Amino acid sequence: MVDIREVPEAHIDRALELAYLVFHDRPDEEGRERHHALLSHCARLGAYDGDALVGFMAAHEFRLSVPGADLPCPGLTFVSVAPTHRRRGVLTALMDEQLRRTGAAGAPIAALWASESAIYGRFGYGCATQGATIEIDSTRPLALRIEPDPRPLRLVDPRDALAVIGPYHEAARAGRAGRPTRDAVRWNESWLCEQDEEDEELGPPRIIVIGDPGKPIAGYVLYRTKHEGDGGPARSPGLVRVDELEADTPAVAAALWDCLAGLDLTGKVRAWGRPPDDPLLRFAADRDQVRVTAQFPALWLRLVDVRAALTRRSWAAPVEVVLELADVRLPGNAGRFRLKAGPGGATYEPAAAPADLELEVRDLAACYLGGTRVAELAAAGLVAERTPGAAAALDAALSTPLLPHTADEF
Ligand SMILES: CC(=O)SCCNC(=O)CCNC(=O)[C@H](O)C(C)(C)COP(=O)(O)OP(=O)(O)OC[C@H]1O[C@@H](n2cnc3c(N)ncnc32)[C@H](O)[C@@H]1OP(=O)(O)O
Repeated sequence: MVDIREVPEAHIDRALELAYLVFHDRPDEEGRERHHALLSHCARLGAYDGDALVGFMAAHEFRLSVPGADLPCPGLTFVSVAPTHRRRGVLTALMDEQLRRTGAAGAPIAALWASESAIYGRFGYGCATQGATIEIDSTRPLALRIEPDPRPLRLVDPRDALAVIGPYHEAARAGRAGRPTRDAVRWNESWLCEQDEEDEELGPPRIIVIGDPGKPIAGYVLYRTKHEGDGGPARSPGLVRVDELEADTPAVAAALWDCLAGLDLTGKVRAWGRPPDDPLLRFAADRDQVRVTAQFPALWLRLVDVRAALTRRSWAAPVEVVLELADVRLPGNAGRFRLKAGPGGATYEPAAAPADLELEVRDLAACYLGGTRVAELAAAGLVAERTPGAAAALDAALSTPLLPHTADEF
């Protein structure tokens, strides 16, 4: 029987060894130091078999943008169970303790990125945001249907970048749900790190901002480049990998994409984690030149305290529905509740009336940020619609002008 308890600072190296074992990873010294610094800033839970650490889980102390609010939201990461102890309930024990602690700390939601989609639904997590990989064929100029913003572009030294783009990013989080806070450790550990963790051929981070001198910036892009091919021909088809692009307006975004597509000695721009409704996909004049090459599950969300989660977000339209909610891991959330919500706020109270909609907590989580439609889940047989029109009414209330989006893979 394993014992679940906090992992002290002194055991972080052991936790990292376990993580490298299960993720088949072998980072260099610098990578280890970065991971060590990261974990020392996280809450840490371990599963101990006697003295041996056989299971581990860390949690960032994030806040997450949700419609109309910003909620405390632990971000689970480094989930690892030793091969000698797999499929014996170690993860389940860690998750139960994590959910208990999240609730006790007053965080209404929790989030993670899943290594495999099959793992977390059983713990009440639903996939709440999707990422899209967009590729631009930049062997020719980017064809646009709108005029790019003419303001000047400026390169920023990565060492100064946090001061310039950090506040912009923090303000932009409210523009879409699903975006976690990013502290200096997170910025430096991945986004601004000299060496990309996944692809050692990529160069250092490059940051270009746009805006009039002396005025606040109107947007930025963070990207890395690499040579592709054998490097023989004078103009090799190099790759521009875009990690983040934020803009005040479509014209600003157009200027930044245009700049990326125009980088000399490159032939392709690949933005790996864009929102599926990226304006680029609309203002590109030639959709054969700008293509979505992949779509993938991004942020998985858990409604730990359903009442708090529902009453603390904003609502786009009035709705009154009785929900019959199933939650096997947190029975306090289970039962029949009347949700009365609208632009003025929401209440969520136990109800005796028959349910309009019956659903599992993981499916409510998938819909919570407005990225999945309840009607779609009803059509798939996952939500039972007992009152015709109830799913559409709830969707109208949950909807957001822009889709939720999470580029922070943690
Ligand atoms: C947020 C993140 O960090 S995501 C990273 C997750 N970690 C990894 O992928 C690293 C490699 N894998 C591991 O370390 C482990 O296999 C884990 C953490 C995925 C699972 O840990 P375990 O202790 O084996 O899980 P546990 O025994 O509690 O399983 C609970 C249930 O989930 C199922 N399950 C666990 N892992 C998986 C999986 N990868 N795919 C499908 N089902 C799974 C089990 O079969 C079990 O089902 P049951 O209740 O019907 O019997």
